[in-house]
Amino acid sequence: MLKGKVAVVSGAAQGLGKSFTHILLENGAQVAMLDVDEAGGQELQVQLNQQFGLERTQFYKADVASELQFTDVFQKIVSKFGHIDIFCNNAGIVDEKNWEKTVSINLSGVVRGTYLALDHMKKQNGGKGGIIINVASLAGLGPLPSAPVYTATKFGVVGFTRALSMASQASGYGVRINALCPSFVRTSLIDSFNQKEKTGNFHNLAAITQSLMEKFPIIEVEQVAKAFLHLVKDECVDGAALLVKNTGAEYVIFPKDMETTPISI
Ligand SMILES: NC(=O)C1=CN([C@@H]2O[C@H](COP(=O)(O)OP(=O)(O)OC[C@H]3O[C@@H](n4cnc5c(N)ncnc54)[C@H](O)[C@@H]3O)[C@@H](O)[C@H]2O)C=CC1
Ligand SMILES: CCCCCC(=O)/C=C/[C@H]1[C@H](O)CC(=O)[C@@H]1CCCCCCC(=O)O
Repeated sequence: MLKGKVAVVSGAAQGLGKSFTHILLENGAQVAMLDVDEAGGQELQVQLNQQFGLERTQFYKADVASELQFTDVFQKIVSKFGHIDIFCNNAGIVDEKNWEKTVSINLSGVVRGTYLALDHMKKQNGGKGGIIINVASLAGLGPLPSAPVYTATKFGVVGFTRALSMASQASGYGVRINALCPSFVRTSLIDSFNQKEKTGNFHNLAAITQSLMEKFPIIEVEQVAKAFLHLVKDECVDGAALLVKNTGAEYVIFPKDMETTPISI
């Protein structure tokens, strides 16, 4: 049970963020939902208040790409709930045309959110410790050819999470940091892979993406939410990447030594 725990989920108005919010509420936590979609977020808050009771959920409008907005909303959340135990950097987009926006949201937004949460949670600052979960992707473990920038941001999230987890352990912060790496999930995001305005130069590769979706069949948000909950609850897991596919969830074993082929120079 997560009774007494306070969670923050970015990109919570729909898709995976909505399902993470739901499973956290079902397990007793209070959840601050953050999203740029004000109408969707407000509507979801009304619905969740009816289902779980008032004061369990609060929606905040903020763009994770904006230092000002994210910091401001973070302070508001701490003022309302008193503390934060669980922080999920979930907001993300696919936009290969406007690739700088993709980097700002998918990678800079994750770094920003993680540092805000870490500063608040770490024991050195009087915090109680906690857990940060960064939503990466299977595309953070292997390249998705139709979305090179999306792939880069997700590799970045996995690398950032692993390095920061080691830094947190070495510094005694008491904060666990893990990455969640789902394969294709049935949300509106995967429609982006078919849209020319999102895939830009790589629209011609839509058929490759389609065949990859056959190789990695689309899974449902509820399955990813169960894996998410596992990461929240398992206090032994730190610095991990949890892959979620149609066949189940598995921790990635990263090689200790890189495999290389020598060349003569
Ligand atoms: N759907 C999929 O196949 C997979 C998704 N993911 C990742 O999961 C995360 C969630 O994606 P989905 O739920 O599928 O997408 P979605 O498009 O259904 O939901 C994303 C949510 O993030 C919000 N958002 C977008 N930009 C934002 C910003 N700048 N600030 C705050 N909120 C913002 C949107 O308004 C939306 O509510 C993303 O990081 C995505 O890369 C990872 C693997 C697979
Ligand atoms: C140790 C397990 C690593 C598994 C990595 C893997 O299987 C990667 C596969 C990619 C392959 O290189 C070609 C692909 O397209 C795979 C990535 C598929 C990305 C799904 C992205 C879903 C999303 O974020 O929307």
